[in-house]
Amino acid sequence: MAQEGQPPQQPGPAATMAGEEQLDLLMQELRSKATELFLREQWAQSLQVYSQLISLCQDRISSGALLRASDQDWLSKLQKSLCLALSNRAVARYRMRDLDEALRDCDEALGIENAHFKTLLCKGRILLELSRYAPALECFRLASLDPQAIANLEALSRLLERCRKLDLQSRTGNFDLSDWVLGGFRGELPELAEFVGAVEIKKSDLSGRGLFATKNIDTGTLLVVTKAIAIERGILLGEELGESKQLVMWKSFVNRVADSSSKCKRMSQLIGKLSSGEEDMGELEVPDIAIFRPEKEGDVTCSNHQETIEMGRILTILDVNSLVEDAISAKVLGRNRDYYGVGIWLLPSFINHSCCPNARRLHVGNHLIVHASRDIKVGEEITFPYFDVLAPLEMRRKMSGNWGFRCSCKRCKFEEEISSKQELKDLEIGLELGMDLGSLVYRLEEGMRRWGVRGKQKGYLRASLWGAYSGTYGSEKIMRRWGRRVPTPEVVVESVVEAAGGDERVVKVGVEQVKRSGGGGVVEMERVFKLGRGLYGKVMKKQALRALMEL
Ligand SMILES: C[S@@+](CC[C@H](N)C(=O)[O-])C[C@H]1O[C@@H](n2cnc3c(N)ncnc32)[C@H](O)[C@@H]1O
Repeated sequence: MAQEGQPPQQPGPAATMAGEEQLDLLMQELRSKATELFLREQWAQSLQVYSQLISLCQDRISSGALLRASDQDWLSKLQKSLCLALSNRAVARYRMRDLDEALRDCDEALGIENAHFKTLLCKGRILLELSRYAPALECFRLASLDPQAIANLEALSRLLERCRKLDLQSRTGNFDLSDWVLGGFRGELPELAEFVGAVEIKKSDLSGRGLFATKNIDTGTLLVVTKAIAIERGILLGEELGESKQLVMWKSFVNRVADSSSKCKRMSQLIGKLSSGEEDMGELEVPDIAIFRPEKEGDVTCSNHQETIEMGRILTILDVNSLVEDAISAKVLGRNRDYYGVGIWLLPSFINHSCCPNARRLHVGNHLIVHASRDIKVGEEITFPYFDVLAPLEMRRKMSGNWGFRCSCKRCKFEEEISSKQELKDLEIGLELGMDLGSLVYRLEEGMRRWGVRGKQKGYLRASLWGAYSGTYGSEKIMRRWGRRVPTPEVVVESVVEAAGGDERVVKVGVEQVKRSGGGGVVEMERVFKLGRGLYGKVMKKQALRALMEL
């Protein structure tokens, strides 16, 4: 026992040796237990045992640094064990989707052995999942230099190839879904990189913040491609069952978002930037677009960030920002089209609604692709429709009410002013009551002439009474009677697309017209392809556009 006032005595060399042997044994036991759990893919349990092993290694290394600094062999053996344990714990954490912590373990392991093969593979995979393609590529490149790479050559070259492709996509925006579309969406979903095009976040006249074009953008150009933070899908059968199932799905969706935000600091910081609808819209912080770029790593500076977002706030954020995949204004491509799916995507959450939108969204797997649905001028706000905009003002008011806001777009403002015209109200009522569609179109066109409605505004009103136009053009009988007194389908399709962006129902009328006229000349076909690009984006080549448009 140490005498009072005297320093504790160091154990003698024999006692130290015995203690060390015991610790060696304990380490061996922990290692084999952890390995067994790891091989059985019991990730949570193996993580626990690896953590004990790691602490023990670290304690021994730090105390050993004092006791046996000269024994390099002993030290390097311990460091090797530590590196391997960290590397395996990283894999367990990666499998448990705890990517932040897994990455930390990889970095610590690589701090000990900077070219540790298994760790480089694990780190590369994590970075790939975080859409950080260039550093992932570097990990796989370094791993491919290791002698162990020979046994894994095929897998490694596939990973290298994937990273190269995704890195190029994310830098250039060169995406091409044509082969997949032409193959009837068969086989695996195409792998897509995250991409941020010529856009920035600014204060919006519509509400709070919005996304804006930083240069002139032509129809079909990609604006944003991004992976969902969380998505929940299910098949809904029957209304009753559907509603309760929807509730179960919603709960699971909320839990997924809460889980992502609790496991990744950057994710929670980014989610924290979304509106919960409870703030003063004018006071909302305008984040720099750079923080949403895939190559952005680490922390996001944030003035009022709390480490974890409380459940109540997550719920309100989801209420405002989540999107349903198969909304009438979106298009689901490929295998998830039979499902009801709800998800949340970060950057698209800054896109406001407009009843005269200029962008559209496509869903491919868990990715959301936003492209220009018509030509956009530099500085113009990017908007997509949250609900069906081929409807009269009153109906749109109800739909935006369901979303919890009153739409303040140009088209709504214009239609509010002009809706004092009793004649227009009568036409809207007439459409609901099944009035003769040809006469309805004729009377609206006449009215617009008398009221002095011109240019885009004509497109607004035509979009509002689209039901009458499509019914007229779709009926030979009505066309025989009214055909000479109403504008041609080409004129109306063009003006509605110009005013309300690409929409499948409108474009279909245009395509049918071309088919009826026997295929159309070069100019006409170019016009149709432009409509197609507005609908499906430049991610499709002409052949694929033809297939989608049934041309
Ligand atoms: C997904 S957020 C869009 C981004 C939001 N402006 C922001 O600053 O975070 C949806 C919310 O934006 C507002 N909003 C979107 N489009 C609008 C519009 N056309 N008119 C008025 N408010 C709109 C509504 O409050 C809506 O609930």
